[in-house]
Amino acid sequence: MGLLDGKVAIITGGAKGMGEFHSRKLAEEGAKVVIGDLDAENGERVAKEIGGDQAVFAELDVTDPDSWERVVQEAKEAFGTIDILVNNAGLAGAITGLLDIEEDLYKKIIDINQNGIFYGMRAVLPTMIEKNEGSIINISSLAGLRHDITVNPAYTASKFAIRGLTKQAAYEFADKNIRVNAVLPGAILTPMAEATLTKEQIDDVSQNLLPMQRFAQPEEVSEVIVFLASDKASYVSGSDYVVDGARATINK
Ligand SMILES: NC(=O)C1=CN([C@@H]2O[C@H](COP(=O)(O)OP(=O)(O)OC[C@H]3O[C@@H](n4cnc5c(N)ncnc54)[C@H](O)[C@@H]3O)[C@@H](O)[C@H]2O)C=CC1
Ligand SMILES: CC(=O)C(C)=O
Repeated sequence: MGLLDGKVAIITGGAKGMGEFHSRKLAEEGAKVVIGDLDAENGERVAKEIGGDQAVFAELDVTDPDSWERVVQEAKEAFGTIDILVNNAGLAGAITGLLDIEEDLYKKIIDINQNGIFYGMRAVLPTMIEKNEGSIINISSLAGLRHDITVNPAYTASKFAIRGLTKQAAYEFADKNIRVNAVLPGAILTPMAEATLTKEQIDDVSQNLLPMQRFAQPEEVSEVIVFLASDKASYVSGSDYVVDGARATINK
């Protein structure tokens, strides 16, 4: 018996990084998973490795409402319904200050990280409202809780906004038995972290900023996603789940 037997989940950004691990872990717990991502090559690979009857890849651009409609349709055709949405796709961009960030990059990060979650919730909510059940998990960041020196202003703004959108949706749909929570990871070793920081910076951050003196492995976040997606979290909604190895206890 898995914690998610009989449930159907869409995981955005599921082709690599944390999303890949969330997809694998949700499937391990019995969910049928729809891996939504721009990256078809890795998405198809992950779906194939999970196994044809339990996972499908669906090409998704989270910034495009039409793309969302197609993915919702594909999920229903493949598995009949949608119970869980993990809004995980994100873009970090280089570390810059307020005066340095290119306006186009600022808008792109907001579009993917913040607007993508808005479009995603709007796409799946009608199905969840109809069945009077659902769990939505929006991936924010420790950078959505307080300033973080390893990111840029667009990333910070988008990750704060995700927590606001989460609380709005949690309140609005609580009486429809739809739970909406935010997860705020700290430093997690994924392609995003490796694209933003050099090996030396990763070592330096580990030693000087992280109380556990290490980045987390993506699976350590997946465990929290499984809990929030499952019926074990039946009274948990509108919350921020910080998964940061105690980093937020210090202000640096
Ligand atoms: N790695 C870290 O230390 C932390 C990451 N996060 C958040 O966790 C989430 C996952 O991060 P990582 O796995 O590190 O990132 P990643 O860069 O390793 O993977 C992101 C995935 O999202 C996909 N994606 C990007 N834009 C997309 C779009 N428009 N439509 C569909 N898919 C798109 C990419 O193709 C990729 O598969 C992100 O929201 C990120 O902001 C939060 C805190 C810390
Ligand atoms: C990339 C990211 O979200 C952090 C906090 O490092």
